[in-house]
Amino acid sequence: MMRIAFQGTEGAYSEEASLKAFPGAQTIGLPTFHQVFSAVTEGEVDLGVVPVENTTAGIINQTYDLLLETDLHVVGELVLKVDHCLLAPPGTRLEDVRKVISHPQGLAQCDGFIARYKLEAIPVYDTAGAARALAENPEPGLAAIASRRAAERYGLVVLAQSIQDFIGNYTRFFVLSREDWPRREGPYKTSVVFTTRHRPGELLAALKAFADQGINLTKLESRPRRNPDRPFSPIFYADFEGHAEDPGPSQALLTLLRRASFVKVLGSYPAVTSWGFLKDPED
Ligand SMILES: O=C(O)C(=O)C[C@]1(C(=O)O)C=C[C@@H](O)C=C1
Repeated sequence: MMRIAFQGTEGAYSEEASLKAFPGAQTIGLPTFHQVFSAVTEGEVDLGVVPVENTTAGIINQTYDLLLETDLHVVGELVLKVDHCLLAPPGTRLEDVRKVISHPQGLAQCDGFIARYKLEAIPVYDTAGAARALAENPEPGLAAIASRRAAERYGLVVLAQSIQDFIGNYTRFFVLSREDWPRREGPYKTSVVFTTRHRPGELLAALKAFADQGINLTKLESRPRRNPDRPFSPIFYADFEGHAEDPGPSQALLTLLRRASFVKVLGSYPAVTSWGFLKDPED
């Protein structure tokens, strides 16, 4: 049986994404992203599933930083529609709620709702963990933001549903593996990390390497590099359409390698081509 590690507690969105992509897998919730990355690295599990970005709240910084520090391969991407609910112990009324606990991403994705109801937002380490903690230690006026699945698992009621700021709230996840996977049929995407020299036009030249090959970039993210000698020098994360071994991408990567001061291919993986993929059946 395939073993998949995710960050969080049973009922987390990361677990839901894992099970939709790998039905029947054994999912193992771990408290931190560090532990997920090291469980895959040490061979304690076959795969890790970690969130990378969300359409409402943006990137998950820690995932990006760990991708740089470890040698795992990105072998897949998953997209899950994240539909947040306000959960509370049975008998609670919406107007009684004063404080809300959830994962920082869950809180960020429901910022408008939290402001409208003047709730105090308290971050905890995952959405389902918030639901479980609330069920175990109910407190008057306290609610959690998590999925309907988490409500069912921990015996809470749904006071409000689809409370995220945007209905089109999707989270994208990476599937991490120790070994690269053989290539399959269909369109691919590739994720790379690179840094450029500190000279005018270097980022432009790096991006031109892709443009010259007619390659479509689907993402460009900049993070501060953890370099004590050059604080705030950026490191770039790019995704593009195609497999790193295709003629166009391999030529672009070669050009990038010649110009950039550092290049790392995180992986090539089958692209999720429709945002409907992994949607809830009732949508
Ligand atoms: O807390 C969870 O349920 C998670 O799976 C984590 C996480 C995240 O880190 O982005 C995953 C999906 C949602 O965007 C909210 C939270």
